[in-house]
Amino acid sequence: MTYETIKVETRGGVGLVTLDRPKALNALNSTLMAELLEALQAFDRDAKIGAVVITGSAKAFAAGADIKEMQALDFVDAYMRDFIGGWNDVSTVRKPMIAAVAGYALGGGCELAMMCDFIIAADTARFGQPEITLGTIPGMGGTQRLTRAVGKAKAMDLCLTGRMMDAEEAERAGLVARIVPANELIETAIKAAETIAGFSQPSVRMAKESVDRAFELTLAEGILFERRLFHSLFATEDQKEGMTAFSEKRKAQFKNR
Ligand SMILES: CC(C)(O)CC(=O)SCCNC(=O)CCNC(=O)[C@H](O)C(C)(C)COP(=O)(O)OP(=O)(O)OC[C@H]1O[C@@H](n2cnc3c(N)ncnc32)[C@H](O)[C@@H]1OP(=O)(O)O
Repeated sequence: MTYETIKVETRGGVGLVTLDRPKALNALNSTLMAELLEALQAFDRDAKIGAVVITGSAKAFAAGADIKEMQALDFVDAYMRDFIGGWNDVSTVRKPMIAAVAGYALGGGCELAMMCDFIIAADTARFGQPEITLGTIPGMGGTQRLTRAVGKAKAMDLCLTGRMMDAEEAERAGLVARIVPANELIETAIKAAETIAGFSQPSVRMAKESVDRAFELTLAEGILFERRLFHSLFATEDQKEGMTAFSEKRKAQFKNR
């Protein structure tokens, strides 16, 4: 499959999507988002793929939604066709997704990175929600996911002033899982994805589902949800294999069963 605005590759059990609209700093337009969703959903269906990495260029992961595509939109049109509503489907991908971010991750770019399960940032990364400077607000989950990631004070600061934060500030704030030198970004993200892809896939899925529930449920409900998933994994062959391999001091051979 060839795409106009993204590049799609596989590296062993890892799916790699590279956003590729360099002239517009990977601004997210409807073509790019449709292609990205198609590629992610294909990886989600592919049993050989255990995890996915989304990345951009050295200059920009993505500089936001395409302002030129949006500027003439009116309210009725945006509302009636639920403009960008479908873009949230990125967050419904069941396999783990890592955002490998170098350069600008602004507006929708920051929001796309936050739809992934975690972010590995190059030391060149800059995050922000500058929509306020355009006379609007984040529309792809920025006010919600950013607030959950970094807390109210910093989310308000970023959304109300439109300022950018660098990779170190983003890591300190809890938005970013790790920072690496820019020239090691892709390999580090792929290595992390390979590690995930090498584990038992039912337990990987359940770990992701359980962490995600922490944002939706009360603590008591979340702990019960986690424990029930934990109980269910005793029904898998991979749990027997994992614990037997530990006792026998060898590497587990998971079959995803
Ligand atoms: C999803 C929602 C609902 O939350 C909404 C949004 O995401 S709104 C968009 C939020 N993003 C921004 O406001 C960032 C806009 N871009 C910039 O501020 C700057 O481009 C920069 C600081 C990221 C980089 O600046 P610089 O190095 O000076 O490069 P430029 O010359 O500005 O840009 C190069 C080229 O890319 C085009 N570009 C950049 N960002 C966008 C964008 N978001 N949409 C459309 N096009 C974008 C820019 O116009 C330049 O192209 P040309 O005009 O030279 O053809």
